[in-house]
Amino acid sequence: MSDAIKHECGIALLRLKKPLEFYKEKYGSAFYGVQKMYLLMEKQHNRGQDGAGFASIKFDVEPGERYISRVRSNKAQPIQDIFAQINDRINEELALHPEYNDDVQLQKDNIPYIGELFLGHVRYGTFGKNSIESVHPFLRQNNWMHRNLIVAGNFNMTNVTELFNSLVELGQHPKEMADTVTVMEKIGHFLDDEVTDLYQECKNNGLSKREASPVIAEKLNLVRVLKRASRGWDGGYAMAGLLGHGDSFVLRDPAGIRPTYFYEDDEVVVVASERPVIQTVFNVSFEKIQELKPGNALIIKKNGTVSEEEINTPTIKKACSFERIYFSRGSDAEIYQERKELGKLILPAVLEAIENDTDNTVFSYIPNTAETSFYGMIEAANDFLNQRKNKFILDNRKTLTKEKLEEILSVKIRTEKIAIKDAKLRTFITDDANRDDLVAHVYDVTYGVIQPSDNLVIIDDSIVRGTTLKKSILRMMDRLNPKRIVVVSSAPQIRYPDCYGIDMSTLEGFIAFQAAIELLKERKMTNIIDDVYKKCKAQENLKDAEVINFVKEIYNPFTDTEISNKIAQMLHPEDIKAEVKIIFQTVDDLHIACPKNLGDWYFTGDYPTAGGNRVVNKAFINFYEGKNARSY
Ligand SMILES: O=P(O)(O)OC[C@H]1O[C@H](OP(=O)(O)OP(=O)(O)O)[C@H](O)[C@@H]1O
Repeated sequence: MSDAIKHECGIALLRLKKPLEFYKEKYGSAFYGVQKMYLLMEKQHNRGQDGAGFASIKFDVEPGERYISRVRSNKAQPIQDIFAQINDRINEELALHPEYNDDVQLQKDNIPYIGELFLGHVRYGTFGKNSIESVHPFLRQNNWMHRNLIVAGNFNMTNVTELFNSLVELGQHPKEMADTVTVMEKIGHFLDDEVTDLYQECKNNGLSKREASPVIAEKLNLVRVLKRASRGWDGGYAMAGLLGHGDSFVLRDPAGIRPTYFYEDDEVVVVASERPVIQTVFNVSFEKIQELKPGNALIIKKNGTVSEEEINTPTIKKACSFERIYFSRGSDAEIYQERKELGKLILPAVLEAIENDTDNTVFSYIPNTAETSFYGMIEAANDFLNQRKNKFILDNRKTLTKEKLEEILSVKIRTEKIAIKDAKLRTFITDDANRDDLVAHVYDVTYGVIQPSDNLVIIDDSIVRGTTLKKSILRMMDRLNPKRIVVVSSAPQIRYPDCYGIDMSTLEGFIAFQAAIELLKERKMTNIIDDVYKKCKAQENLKDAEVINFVKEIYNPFTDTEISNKIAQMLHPEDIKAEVKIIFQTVDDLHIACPKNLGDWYFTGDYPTAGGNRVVNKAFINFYEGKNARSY
């Protein structure tokens, strides 16, 4: 849908708090950290399948010895690829030097990737530039240990141009405008400043350069660095960084848009984008894992002290609800219940669409994410059926025979596995160039379970562009000859671009937007399109905080149902025989189901940062002027 690198990704940071000998003694290997990193990243492959990167730092090495290692891959199965490279290298060293085998110090001195501090990243890149240079972690190298900076983030800034210009104003000459580089240079600039100030202080106190180094490491104030660096950031982010001497941090945006979870005990500190990842990899319970508060940073000093510090004043929390609907794994205890609830809450609309005829309806789902909401929908359907049975039994209790009772109780909600997904890939996060082809071939269908008199209800987690339906699902379902196909989206209609890390950047990509425009044309209301354009144009040069989202006016004349019906019509391939209905979740019910993640800008147009309104404004101008360009 877009043409630049995005970072809707997963991060993993691990700090080993004990000497490496401890892990060798307790867990049998000083490579414990590397092994845990593999699991932390593999368990987040749902967050990115186009690239993966890993960096490690060894503490307290002698000058002249390497202490930072990094490996990145953009190959197919990038996580496996980087760990194959790491393991090959380790095994090679061990084979060449059998004396390393039981000697942790020799291992640490001579083998790369072994260390005390690790950072991992999985990413999905979109159209075009899935080059190795865009794979995190990024490195800013320096001969001063404290000034080495490694960053990886799950983020998107809406104001990269502005941030870039501020670097230029600081006298810098950045080599590119990519947002990761810009953000890293921002942190790097204030890190340099901090190190210089501390060195000056040491010098004034009569310390030599060499004596100053450990003092700088101890005193380095990451809170100050992060406060100064992130002052102008407008976006959603979970930004993780390592400094060469061993400090590390993870900073979350003030609205808590992007997720960050952490866990600490006396052996490790670990941070990941998803909670169950930490639960599984370190075998810890739900309650022991904390969510990093919006606007805060987790600071892990080299000396092992860990603190959560406020960096930016939190705004109203608007954690991304799309994480709950689709992006995160459904194994999180809360997300699992939330997805089920989404399925339950939409059942009344489904019953209406099938005229309560559950006997002649087969319920199913589009794999994989929607499976959980399907369970919720079926629980609610069973409740509905039980009520019907109860009523019949009570109404007829005087005349009911054993046979009739058995007949009534034998009626069930019919569920089948209709759509089968052949590849274990997520099509949504596959780059644009390959997506259409993948969508068209990834699904298969089960024959022989649908009767021509049946309704087929099929739930998906979201309908964004409608490609999955149009290019694949509807035609396949129609081959089964149902009377009617009811497609259910557990998410509301996606109407506005995301600019905080989920790659949905152009308005015309959304089937809901296309439907609204179609309706305006049909009803001879295209003046609204022109008016919105004029209003958008007029505020092009306003400050972000002054910009209003006028694109809402495109949708205002229509009810949700009118737009849903139009979508059904537009996605209906001509050669399909069945009647097609499409039902979307309401925003109110979404909030009931996912009460902690109220970020809903892609559904409502209510952006949690000022930059969001600028982005939607720009997206509409691009649409109107026919420019296939990004809006941020
Ligand atoms: O309307 P569209 O633009 O086609 O996008 C929506 C589809 O993309 C996702 O599937 P994906 O294959 O990424 O993942 P899943 O197997 O986890 O459901 C999602 O589950 C929808 O099926």
